[in-house]
Amino acid sequence: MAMKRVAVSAFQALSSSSPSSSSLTRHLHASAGSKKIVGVFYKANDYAKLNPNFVGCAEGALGIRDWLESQGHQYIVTDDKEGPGCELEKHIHDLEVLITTPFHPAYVTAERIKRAKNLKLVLTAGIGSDHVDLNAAAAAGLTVAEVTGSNTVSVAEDELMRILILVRNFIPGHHQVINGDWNVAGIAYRAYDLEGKTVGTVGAGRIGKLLLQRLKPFNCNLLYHDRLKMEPELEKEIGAKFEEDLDAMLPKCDIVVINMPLTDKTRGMFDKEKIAKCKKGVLFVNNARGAIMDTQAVVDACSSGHIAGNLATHQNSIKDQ
Ligand SMILES: NC(=O)C1=CN([C@@H]2O[C@H](COP(=O)(O)OP(=O)(O)OC[C@H]3O[C@@H](n4cnc5c(N)ncnc54)[C@H](O)[C@@H]3O)[C@@H](O)[C@H]2O)C=CC1
Repeated sequence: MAMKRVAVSAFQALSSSSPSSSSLTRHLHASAGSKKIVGVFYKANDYAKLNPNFVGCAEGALGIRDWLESQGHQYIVTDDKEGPGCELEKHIHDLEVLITTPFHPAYVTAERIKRAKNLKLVLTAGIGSDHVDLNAAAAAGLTVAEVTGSNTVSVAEDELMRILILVRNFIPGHHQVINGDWNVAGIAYRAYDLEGKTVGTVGAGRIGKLLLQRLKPFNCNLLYHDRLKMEPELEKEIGAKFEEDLDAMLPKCDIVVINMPLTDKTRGMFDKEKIAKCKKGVLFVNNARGAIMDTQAVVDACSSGHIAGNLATHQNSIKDQ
């Protein structure tokens, strides 16, 4: 339900913004009355029936259909978003608002923006707008918005879980149990305690900070690299040390966690050279976007053992990974 609340409030805030707020923006109030809103979400099929609060799918439609329709808007929801004959394409010429998620993104390319003459707002029901050509959107005066903070706790918890899974060498042990094997040495030779390990997050915004807070009781050495240094009191409370120079932080880390957005600057940032600066046997957790890491460089480093473990979120479609 948190997602439903944030989506509604984000839409309300944006749709009531003053037409004079920016001369560049294609204003939501430029035409009176009903707006055509298209939502693109993945299909959940039978899973949609299992939980009425599971609204982030096409069937749940973010739980905002009744509210939008009561306000006089037209709300079309589909999962069909690729190819010239897809459902999304049928509405590109006259949609005014497009809502989508990073898990099943409707790609908003320069070419689509050109054809979407009425489009004013591209809303991500989640965090990260790398599925939008931001330069083209800015040039067209579109508002691109995301629901900041909507799932930060989920991601921080997930990252903590992945760190423990890698450090404790959990997955091979799990497979042994499933296969009915019992080979303690095969797991123990590289299962460690998190205590005393050095964990560095690349990006310490909302998610990065929550992760650092959750790691504190594990008595790790906590480092962070970001464009911005935290306020001294917060840094002290979290117990993390700022590393201005990423290349200086990487060789100190047993575990590197990626918590920054995918942008032109960060795409492919972890290439062969960057990974080579890490300790041999480093563990990587990347819950941000797969494309921040150079896939081939990761594969090579995993094969050589330079990276001992890599758990990445593949939330975008294959095209982004
Ligand atoms: N796996 C998942 O389900 C989710 C993944 N995400 C990803 O996590 C990212 C971070 O989310 P939040 O923490 O909420 O965002 P945020 O905006 O609060 O924090 C991002 C941080 O990255 C820093 N940063 C940006 N570019 C940088 C650079 N080149 N070098 C160093 N630091 C840089 C910023 O200064 C900021 O502190 C999102 O952009 C999204 O891609 C977010 C939510 C869910």
